[in-house]
Amino acid sequence: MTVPPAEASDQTLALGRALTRVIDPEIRKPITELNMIGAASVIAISATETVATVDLKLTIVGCPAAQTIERDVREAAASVPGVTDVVVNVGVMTRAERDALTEKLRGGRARTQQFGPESLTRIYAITSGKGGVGKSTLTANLGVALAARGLRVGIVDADVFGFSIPGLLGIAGTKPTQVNDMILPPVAHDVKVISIGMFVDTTGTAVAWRGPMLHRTISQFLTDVYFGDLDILLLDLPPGTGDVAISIGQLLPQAEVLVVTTPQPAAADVAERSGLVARQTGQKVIGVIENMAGLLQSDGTMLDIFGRGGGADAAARLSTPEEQVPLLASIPLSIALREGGDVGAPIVLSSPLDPAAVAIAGVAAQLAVRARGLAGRKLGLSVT
Ligand SMILES: Nc1ncnc2c1ncn2[C@@H]1O[C@H](COP(=O)(O)OP(=O)(O)OP(=O)(O)O)[C@@H](O)[C@H]1O
Repeated sequence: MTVPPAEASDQTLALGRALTRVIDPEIRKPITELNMIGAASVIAISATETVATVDLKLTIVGCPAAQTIERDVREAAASVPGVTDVVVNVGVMTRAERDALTEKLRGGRARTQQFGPESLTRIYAITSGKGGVGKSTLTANLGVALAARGLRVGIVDADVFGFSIPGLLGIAGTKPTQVNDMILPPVAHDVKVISIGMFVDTTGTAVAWRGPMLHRTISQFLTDVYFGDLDILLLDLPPGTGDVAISIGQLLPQAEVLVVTTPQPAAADVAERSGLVARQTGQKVIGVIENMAGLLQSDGTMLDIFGRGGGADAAARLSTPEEQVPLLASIPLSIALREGGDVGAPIVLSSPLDPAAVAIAGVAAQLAVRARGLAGRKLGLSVT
């Protein structure tokens, strides 16, 4: 923001302070820190009228957050005591200003992978052997539950064949804002989300990518998408394939793996194999989540539609003498969970007392307090 001259009125100074409270909804920093405010002043034009004038510079033309930012700027300006009118002149940053912004957001670092060895972000790859076991539904709800606990959370939806995270979080069709070569991920329920679905056309064309293309896309997501400092990054990956496990092993050696399965023995077999593939590529399997466990009946009994025991079985088989793999939760079948997914309203927020929501929140509570995996991290030790 242009610094007001020393003789600026108290009201102009108050306007400057009020504007520091306006947060860019995508970048999640005060717009004043992002140099999105040009001149800002308060002038009394008559005995009864005092006008606050603010020059607002958006990152790009048609930025989706524009309306929200303009509204918040108006509200902030109107909150200054004595102001009767607000004028907001909306413009767009110059190329040089955008360059300065992306440079600032990257903290002066070159355009490199932001989850490198120095990163403190805990990364969990959610995998399953089979499709349709609820991996995406759990990822979306887990992300929201972790954000509701005050953690800074991002989700990368790299499930090429079944990208569904935007729909599950109620932002289907939302495209990310691009500032130069930096992509700003849309935010849903306090979670920063980037999905392959945001980059394919809307004709519903099936995506059939081979490993190298998928590798490049995940790599680009990790480099070009501005997540800022995250506590936790969740990766929703396509079911099963070794290609993706290898890519994640190379790009994010510190990622840890959560395996999702249903209680069915056949699903647990495949889940175990996907966990073993991840382990072969050097990742640590930190737990199994059993989904679609029994359906609660009106008489209080459970109907085990998909059998029982698959989660505990997969966890036991993935455990080694050195590394115990716990069953983190058994999440019941839940009509509310399915319906919430259909309308983009995660049940951990909309129906937190639903037994499935309680079970997912339980997994979030366990993940929230885990330390970051050490794999791939420089420990600063030297051999003398
Ligand atoms: N516990 C549950 N109770 C009821 N329905 C569920 C439950 N978990 C998931 N579902 C439903 O099952 C279907 C599949 O879930 P989802 O898309 O999350 O699976 P997925 O493993 O990500 O599939 P894919 O990998 O093929 O994309 C969805 O319709 C979802 O609403």
